[in-house]
Amino acid sequence: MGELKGLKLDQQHGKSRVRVARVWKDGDGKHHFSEWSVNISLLSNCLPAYFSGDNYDIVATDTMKNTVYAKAKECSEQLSAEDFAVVLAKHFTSFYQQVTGAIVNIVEKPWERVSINGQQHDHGFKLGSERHTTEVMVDKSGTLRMTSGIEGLSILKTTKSGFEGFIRDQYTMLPDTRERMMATEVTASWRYSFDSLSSLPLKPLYFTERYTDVKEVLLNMFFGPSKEGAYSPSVQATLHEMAKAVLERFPDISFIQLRMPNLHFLPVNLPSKDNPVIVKFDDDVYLPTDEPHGTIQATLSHIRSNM
Ligand SMILES: O=c1[nH]c(=O)c2[nH]c(=O)[nH]c2[nH]1
Repeated sequence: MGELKGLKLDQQHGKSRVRVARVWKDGDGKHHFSEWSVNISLLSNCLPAYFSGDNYDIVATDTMKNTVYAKAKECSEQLSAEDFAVVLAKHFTSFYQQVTGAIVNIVEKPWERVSINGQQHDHGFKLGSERHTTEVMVDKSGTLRMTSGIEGLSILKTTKSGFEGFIRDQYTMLPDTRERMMATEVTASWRYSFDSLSSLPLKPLYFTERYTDVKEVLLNMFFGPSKEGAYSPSVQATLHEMAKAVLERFPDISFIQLRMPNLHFLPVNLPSKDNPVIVKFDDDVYLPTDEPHGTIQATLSHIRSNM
């Protein structure tokens, strides 16, 4: 933060959407692959650039972009998006005296290994749907804040969902129901409790595995067991069950936010001037919509005890 002539300046600068792909090759011919879009934002003492046009304290954003490629090259073992974000943030905060903090965001493109005739391919990948995200903040002293998440997880169940007993007034048209579709596109982000670089787990791909496990818990809670399912009385109740399960299962996650739009599938009824009606809705024909949609969002975290 800087001050000049009674005005306060808060600033950061960085490079956005630096796209990098990295291949790692095992000795036996198996390849591993990641594609990332990296955003870097540096908190740095470079006020003369703002106040007098003097750039001597500026890390050029072009240098930041090159650093992404240089560090990708240096990472000779496959690593998670989280660990790559840490590598970058650590570099910027330790290498430049001017840089007091770094925020690195990464969105990983969901490339998945293909299977051909039931066998995992050595070097073939196809694009999946939901994306793995992370944000890492590091300061010079090694204090860390790490959040990871999922974007674009589209899920739907054709039954075991209802909504009833809500407020009724002169504008309420929606009937109570215990039978409807439930569809959403989950955006999740969760905060890890590791608060310093030195407290991070050393196990390779720890955060990749966590991401997969969190996703699995979220899906299990949304759908329930494969035959019986699990009845949802509202998006709100299901969201809470999903968030609670993640906090209960993973002690290193201290906070989770879920955003779950309620994507409506409207019953189709086509009356006819004469009998019989053309289409009478029987939980079978729907009009899918995504506008307008309900917006349900909540965060769940552990209450810290002072004892
Ligand atoms: O699960 C739901 N939550 C709501 O808050 C809501 N509101 C609404 O019209 N339908 C639903 N469904």
